[in-house]
Amino acid sequence: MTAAAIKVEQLSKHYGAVEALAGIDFTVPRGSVCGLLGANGAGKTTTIAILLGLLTPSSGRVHILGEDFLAHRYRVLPRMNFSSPYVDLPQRLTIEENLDVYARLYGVRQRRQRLAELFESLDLQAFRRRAYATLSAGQKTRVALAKALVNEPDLLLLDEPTASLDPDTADRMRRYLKNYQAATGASILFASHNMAEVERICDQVLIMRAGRIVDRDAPAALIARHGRANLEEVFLDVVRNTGRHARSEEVSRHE
Ligand SMILES: Nc1ncnc2c1ncn2[C@@H]1O[C@H](COP(=O)(O)OP(=O)(O)OP(=O)(O)O)[C@@H](O)[C@H]1O
Repeated sequence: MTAAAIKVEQLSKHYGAVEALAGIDFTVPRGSVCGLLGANGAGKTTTIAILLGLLTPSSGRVHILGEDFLAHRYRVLPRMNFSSPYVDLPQRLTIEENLDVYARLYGVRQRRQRLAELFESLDLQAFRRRAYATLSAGQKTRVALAKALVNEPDLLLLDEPTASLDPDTADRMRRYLKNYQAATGASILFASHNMAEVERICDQVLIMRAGRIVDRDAPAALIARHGRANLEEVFLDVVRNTGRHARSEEVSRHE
């Protein structure tokens, strides 16, 4: 049996007195797209930072692509990549130089060809010789996505990948990601506040509240179970703990 892309068990993280993650469990099957939702401060960025090895959890187990990630992260990091609005690229380098540096770091073969593909598909041709610092927020987001795809990762972790994009560009980036996932069989976990986007491209959704996963399912199943018209309404019910299924799954599970 193929190991899951991500398997997290009893993961907790405290920042001093703040309990950011209270022992969460979840699995992202290989070849699937999983959305991580939650109000501000729910624990999404903390979860992604742990899955990237940027933060050490207080306790718990993490397996990524079949490896014990907390013990052997360097075995899988080359097969992963990410984009996050909290991580900037070197400002003075051009887009081409930036992507070339990352391609070398990941040991990408045929770098020129890979970069040319990314410039073309993410519509970055016009900016390739511009310094990163001179780009608009949305243009930087596209470069961050190109950087995240440079090594053709098996697992992609995306924190708000379309937050600063106009609707047309966001739609094109979503299509690109979905096509990439379908063509390569990669797995994607992404945090987003854009419910329509999550509804459209995710196979599974995890909804967090105050460091816990309080509901999870396929978007259509969540919408049906909550008797709502769309995921945004489900989200509001779940984070406010209102609506038809007000009790969280954590509560029900312990009864
Ligand atoms: N370095 C830190 N020191 C102390 N508390 C922190 C730190 N980083 C995060 N927290 C707290 O941990 C909790 C989870 O934060 P996290 O950034 O993971 O939330 P999030 O779901 O990504 O929120 P957002 O949607 O606002 O990005 C919050 O209560 C936050 O205030």
